[in-house]
Order: sequence, then C-alpha cells, then structure tokens
Amino acid sequence: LRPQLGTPWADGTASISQCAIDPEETFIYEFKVDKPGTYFYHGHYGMQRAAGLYGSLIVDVADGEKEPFDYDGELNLLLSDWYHQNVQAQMLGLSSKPLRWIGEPQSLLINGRGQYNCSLAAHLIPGSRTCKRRRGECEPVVLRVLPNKTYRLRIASTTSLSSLNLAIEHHKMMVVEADGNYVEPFFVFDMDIYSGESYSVLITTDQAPSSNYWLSVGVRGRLPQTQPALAILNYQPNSPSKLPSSKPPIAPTWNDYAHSKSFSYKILARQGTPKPPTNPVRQIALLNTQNKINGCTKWSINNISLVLPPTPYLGSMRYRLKNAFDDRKPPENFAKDYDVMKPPKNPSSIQGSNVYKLEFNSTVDVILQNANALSYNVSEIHPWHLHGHDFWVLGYGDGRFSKKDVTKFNLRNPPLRNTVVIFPYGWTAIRFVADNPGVWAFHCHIEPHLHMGMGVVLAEGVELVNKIPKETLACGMTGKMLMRNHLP
Ligand SMILES: O=C1O[C@H]([C@@H](O)CO)C(O)=C1O
Repeated sequence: LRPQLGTPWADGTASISQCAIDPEETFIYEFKVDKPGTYFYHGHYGMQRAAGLYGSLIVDVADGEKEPFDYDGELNLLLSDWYHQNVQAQMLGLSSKPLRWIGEPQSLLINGRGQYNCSLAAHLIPGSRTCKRRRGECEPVVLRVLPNKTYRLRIASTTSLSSLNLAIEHHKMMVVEADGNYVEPFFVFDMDIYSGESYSVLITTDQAPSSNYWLSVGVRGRLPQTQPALAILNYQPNSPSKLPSSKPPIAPTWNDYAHSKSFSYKILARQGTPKPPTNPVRQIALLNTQNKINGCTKWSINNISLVLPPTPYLGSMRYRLKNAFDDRKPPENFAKDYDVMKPPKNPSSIQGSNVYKLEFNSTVDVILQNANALSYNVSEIHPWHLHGHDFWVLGYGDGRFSKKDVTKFNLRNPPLRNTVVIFPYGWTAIRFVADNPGVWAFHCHIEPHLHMGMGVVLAEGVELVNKIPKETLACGMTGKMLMRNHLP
C-alpha cells in the first residue's frame, strides 16, 4: 500500500519530491518494486507527459508466486492522446489572459500509434497539399493471438486530457486488476479508463478463427472531436492486414454518465485484499472549482489554486528551511451554503501551496467534491491520483456530500486504487493511512488541469526521512544549503 516506501525522493514529482532534472543531466531512480501489477511512468514537470515522456512499467509476480488467475499470454496497451501543438505553446495558452484552451487532441494513441486523417491538415503543412507520412505509420497496432486461448490485456491510460472507453468486437472482458490491485472479477463488453488508471482484463479468443477483430478506443466525458484509436486482434494464422468484417465497436455516448458510473461501481476488492481501518481521525473535504485569478482561468481546491515552489517540499520540510513556501494551513472544508450545482457566485480565487500536514500513521478520509465549472450546466470528469499510497474507494454519490453519506460507505470490500474519478456534480470518498514518510502529490491527472492548479500536497512523517540524495536537492534553497555546507 506504500509505493516508494523509504525512497520518497524517487517519486519523480518536480518541486515536491525532487528538483527537476536539468537538460543533459542524468538522474537514476532507485526504488523497490514490491507489488506486481500494471503501471506506467512519466515525466512530472510542466506538461512533459503530453509531450510524450512516458512508458509502461510491468511488475511480474516474484519467482515462485502465482497470480490468482490463469492466462496463456499477455498483451500490453498504453493509451494516450496527442496534440499537434507543442506543449510549450499549450502551457502558454493555458496561462494566458484570457485562457486559450487546448481543445481536444488530434489523435488517440495505442502504444504511441494512432490514426489521423492527414488530408484534413494538408493546408497546415507549408508548401504541401499532400499528406507526408511514412509507410505503416498510421496502421493499427496488431495484437497477435491464437484461437481458443486466454490472454491478459494490460491497459493503462496516460492521456493528457481524454477519458477513454475501450471495447473489442465480440469479445467480453473479465476485469481482474485495477491500479496494481486485484479486483473481484466481473465481465464487461466495454470499459472506461481515466488518465492515471491501469487495468488488467482477461479475454478468451473464442470467436470465429477465420476473422480478425477490432479493438477500439474512444473518448468519454467530453464532446468527442477525435477519431477512435484502433488496434487489430489478429487471430493467427490470418494475415494482420485482413480487415475485420464488421465496423469497429462504438463507444457509448460521451455523456452517458450512468454507463460510466455502473462500470466504476462494479470495481470491488478481491477477497483477501486488506480492509480499511474503521475510525478515521480526520476528514478533509476538497471542493473542485474552476475559478478566475487576475483574469486567468484556474482550477482551485477549496478556493486555492496550486502553485509549486522553487525549492522541493521534501528538502525544505526535512531541513526545516524558513520561508521556502507559504505554509498557511489550507482549509479542511468549504462553505456550507456553496451550491455545487451552479457556477461559483464569486469566481475569484487565490494561489497557494495547498500543503496538508498529516499526523504520521493516522487514518484520513478525503471527500472529493465536484461542482459546476464557470459556465452554467458544465461539470467535468476529474480523475484524482494520489502518490505514495493506495487508498480505499469508500463510495460515490451525486450532488453535494452530506454527513449522513458516511453511513453508506463500503467498508466490506472497497477496492484499493491510486486513481479515482469524480463524476460531474458528484462526490467520491476515499480513505488511506498516512504511513509513508514523505511529501506526496494528490492531483487531477488531466495534465492541463494540474497545470491550472488542480492539486494539493500531502506531507507525513517527513522527520523520519533520512539520506535524501543530494542530486534531488540541488536547486532553490536546498541547493544553497548544500553549497554553504560544502564551501570552505
Ligand atoms: O479547464 C478547462 O477549460 C476549458 C473550458 O472550461 C474553458 O474554455 C475546458 O473544457 C476545461 O476542461
């Protein structure tokens, strides 16, 4: 339950757990991979993930151990989205007054590959009306399988913006893993995947062996303007270029949230998963709102929009440096009369460092409360990702969270995860134990939203952290501290 236990400086979050790695520098991440599962890694500075800095990280079970399910082979799908505009220009637009929103991505990608109708963009390519692309570049990813076998599909999403839905023509999927935790198996014909999440599903290749089949990934939660990404489930020995006889499966309507909720609600812990402690000592409610600061559009948590300091928290807190960040205690709650169904009455907000100090080893509940954005009748999906911990998902609800909703929490088999979604106008309740010494980001995994301030920082047991590698401290005030200590 404690990723990066004992190595909080190897978590990779610039300004939180370490200094950003400068151009041409090398930084070696050393940490213990103590839990088998489907994961991925990515840059956590600016919007480098959207620029393509990511990859899969699959942890196998230790020698002599067994997964609680059987399969004959495995396939790995890392899903992402792709913009033609470079991320510096995207970030500039997002920080501009007025906001220049990035819009929808031009493609969805499966293992870095996607489809794009280049002729649509011909007018954008100087001096050319033709579409220049290398042969094969836009071909669907081929997933080679044998008939009548069971395959484990590992699926993760590192999208910048898009929420996704995945389906395979004629093949039902048995969901068995979520974010590196085994779940009680259940069958679906399509599944939602939010940025930051990972799953394993088992499929059986029991369809007519003379055909190939489409796997399709489409957009959810935002009006789709991006064509689905396609892969081909290629039954051997058919040629991979033998096109499936029917059309690719179509994602459910983008705003069919009942469909998305029914999928999320089905995810429950597999028997034998650790259960949550019953008595939280603290409940923090985090209201997610879209706001304005000096004419710029931001996202705020309890009316504070996250900005990160030049000196990473892990170092400045461990060495008790003064004035390294604004350490005012952020609010634990939001106004009783705040109407989550309407745009904010007073949209103006402030910036801050949003550091929640947690008592070491204490059990904490967080209620993530969604609300209306700046425009009427708009509330978006936000997948929240917690570093340094798995948490139990205790429940979801529509509208504003009320005290009596606590009685409906699932304490029997809540799933353990590290990413969970808040649905439009809804709330999601999670519980975790603050038992991992370090400073941890907790944020919306939609990269432009994090860039616009949608996150908080959790600090626990920082005094217990020892031997922070100097390479993680060589910037800001900890950089100065290192120089003072080493100059004659
Ligand atoms: O953060 C966002 O900004 C835009 C829109 O709200 C303002 O243009 C959008 O769709 C977001 O998700």
